Amino acid sequence: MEERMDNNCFEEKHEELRSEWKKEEDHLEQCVAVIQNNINDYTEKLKMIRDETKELYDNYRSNNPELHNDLVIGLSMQSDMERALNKNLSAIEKPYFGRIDYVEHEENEIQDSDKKNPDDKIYSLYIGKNGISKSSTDIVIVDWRAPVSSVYYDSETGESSYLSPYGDPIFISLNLKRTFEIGDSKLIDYYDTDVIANDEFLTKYLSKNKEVVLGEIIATIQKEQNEIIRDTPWHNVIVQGVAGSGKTTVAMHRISYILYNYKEKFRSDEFYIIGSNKMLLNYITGVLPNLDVYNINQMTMVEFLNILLNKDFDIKKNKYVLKDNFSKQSQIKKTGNEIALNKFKGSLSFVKALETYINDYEIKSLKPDSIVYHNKEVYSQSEILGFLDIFKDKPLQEKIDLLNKRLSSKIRLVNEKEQQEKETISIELKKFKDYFGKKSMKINLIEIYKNFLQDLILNQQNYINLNYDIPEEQVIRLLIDNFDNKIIDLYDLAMLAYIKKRLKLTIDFEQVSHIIVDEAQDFGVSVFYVMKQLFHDCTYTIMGDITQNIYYDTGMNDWETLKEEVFYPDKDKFYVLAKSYRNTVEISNFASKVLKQCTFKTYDIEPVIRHGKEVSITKSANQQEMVSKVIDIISTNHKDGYTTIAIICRTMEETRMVHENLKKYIEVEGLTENMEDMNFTNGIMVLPIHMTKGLEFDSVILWNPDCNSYEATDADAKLLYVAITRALHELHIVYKGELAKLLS
Ligand SMILES: Nc1ncnc2c1ncn2[C@@H]1O[C@H](COP(=O)(O)OP(=O)(O)OP(=O)(O)O)[C@@H](O)[C@H]1O
Repeated sequence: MEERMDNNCFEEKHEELRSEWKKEEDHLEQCVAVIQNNINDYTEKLKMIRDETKELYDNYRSNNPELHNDLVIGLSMQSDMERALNKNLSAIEKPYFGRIDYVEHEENEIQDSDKKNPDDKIYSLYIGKNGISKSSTDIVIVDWRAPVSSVYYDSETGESSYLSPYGDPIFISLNLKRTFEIGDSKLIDYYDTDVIANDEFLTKYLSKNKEVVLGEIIATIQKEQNEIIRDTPWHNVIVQGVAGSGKTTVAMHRISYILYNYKEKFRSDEFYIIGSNKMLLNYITGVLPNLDVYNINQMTMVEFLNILLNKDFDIKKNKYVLKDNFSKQSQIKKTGNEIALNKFKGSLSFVKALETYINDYEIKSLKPDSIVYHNKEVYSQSEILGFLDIFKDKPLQEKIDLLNKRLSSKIRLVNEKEQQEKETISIELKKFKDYFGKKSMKINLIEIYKNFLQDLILNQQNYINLNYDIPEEQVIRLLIDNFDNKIIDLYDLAMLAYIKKRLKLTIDFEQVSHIIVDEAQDFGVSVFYVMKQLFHDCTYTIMGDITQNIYYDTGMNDWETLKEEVFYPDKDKFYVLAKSYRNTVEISNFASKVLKQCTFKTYDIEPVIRHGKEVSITKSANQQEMVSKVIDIISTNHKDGYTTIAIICRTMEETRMVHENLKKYIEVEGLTENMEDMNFTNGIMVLPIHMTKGLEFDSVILWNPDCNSYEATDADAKLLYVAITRALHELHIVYKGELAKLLS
């Protein structure tokens, strides 16, 4: 009897599931039909628009403004139509990945299931990578960036809320959260979850081999990542995330989110992505078209500063050489003075000292003393100083122009009161025209910078009294010598850009509304301070990991100064991402072991549970044996289906040597003269550590990390940490002699 009941229950349940499955299948079929219909419709319309614009183009005469307007409108319609078509084309195979069912209610009105109001409208929304509509009012699939989609990433079933497009909370009861697996427009599976993108679903996704462009993670965005993606662009966001925690990925999704939700406020060409090298930039921005983001500016910090300096300081023309920390010299021990200089350049003291010098320079140029005219004080010193204070953010040239204009009107007033003739007034005005300085001053950035450096030596007490950490004279002399010998670095460029901004009237600093800095720990706080001064109204998304600071002396080893003294601790947001999505548990544990031996503050890594092979460590008798071992590993990797493999070396010189040796036996990606110009590709790459930053490979072989190449120092630990955490599935260490202490 009991058995029969059980069977009945089972049958009922089974029937329920079958019917639910059928409903989902039908729904999917309807969505696919809508998308297919859109595709047909847009294809036809696009053909028409193309034909029309072609005709307009063929008849175009530059003297016909009307035709010109039509052509511009036609081209813009064409590109809108192309976008709409592409959106539908890319949606057809996997139209959506999630569904949420909810009812809205008033605040504090908990929805008791017994007291459900039958009139409450149940919303059932399907969420996809692309928002798809049947008509302008009939939305079939909601875009993942829409405010309501946040519920899918953030909430568990039950009471919840999300923010409306205007920032007001909307209270809901979430009844269902469903995740779909769809392929080739067919339903493969679905399951209802409380915590979306649970480890099983995520692990399935993570265990795949990776492409040579960063992937989008729309379907598996995690709650803590979602919070960062959807934070407003009105304040700055700083993220500390362990290697592989998705910092770069989150930054790219955040751009997509901001541009979608704040269309009226931001244009994509006002956004700048700043990264540490071009290979990384190409890799990370490869995902943007997939996220519906186009026309973003992307550049290295050096390129960015060069653009800002424009004609005022041209490295090539002036025959300066940009110092590279990772060339041959990196293996040669730096002197104490060199280390002290690097630390100073990256610190806030450097730029604050320059700021003091420029403030002083400004006062000396303007000479803001009281102005007496016709026995009357027409412009008092306190009035001038008050004026300067109001316009303190304007460049000196603009202050001069404004002060001259203000003085002119005061002189005119005195003369008019004295009822002077027009000609006399104009002669008097001429006398004071350039009182505070010329309309276009000649400003030589190099000269001012050099004078500042000399001043640091000659008037050290001025700066020390202000509590800046100014290094000893020989350290500043080293900086002056380098500059005189035309050897400069990123920090010199930043200071020159700062001088330009403070003194010159320029349009080079306009049209920057949001800056995204990836691998931010590689840059000293002085650079961020300069950027903040250059772009007052701009906000920042700053992604980094102090544990991966490979520019140990100049870069950031903690976030405190940046948070407290460059940005606004009360207004801005600081997030920590602790989960690593990239590495297997075995690789993550190995990386943690290295970090445990260091004295610096580390952030704990929580790997997503995905197991792989143990890290292999092989000692060889000599270099030839090492080469053979590497070839063996690669051959096994190939058999296992791994497509991206990196042999990571310490220096550029070692990289070239290993490359030469390997290419005799296997096909390795070619090395270009300037490694910066290389592209991240499928296959086998030999790279120095600093070029692998931000990248990831199916398998990594760490080349000869012996005790001569890596000392047991914090700086070397950070380098090894970067190298180790590049590996997605397998990590191999091949060495001869004695293994570095940090690894043993
Ligand atoms: N929510 C997620 N779902 C699926 N994959 C994810 C998720 N978050 C991150 N990943 C994957 O983890 C890997 C690491 O991401 P990413 O490169 O953005 O990390 P990172 O923090 O910038 O790393 P690093 O500090 O080493 O540069 C990528 O392959 C990315 O696709």
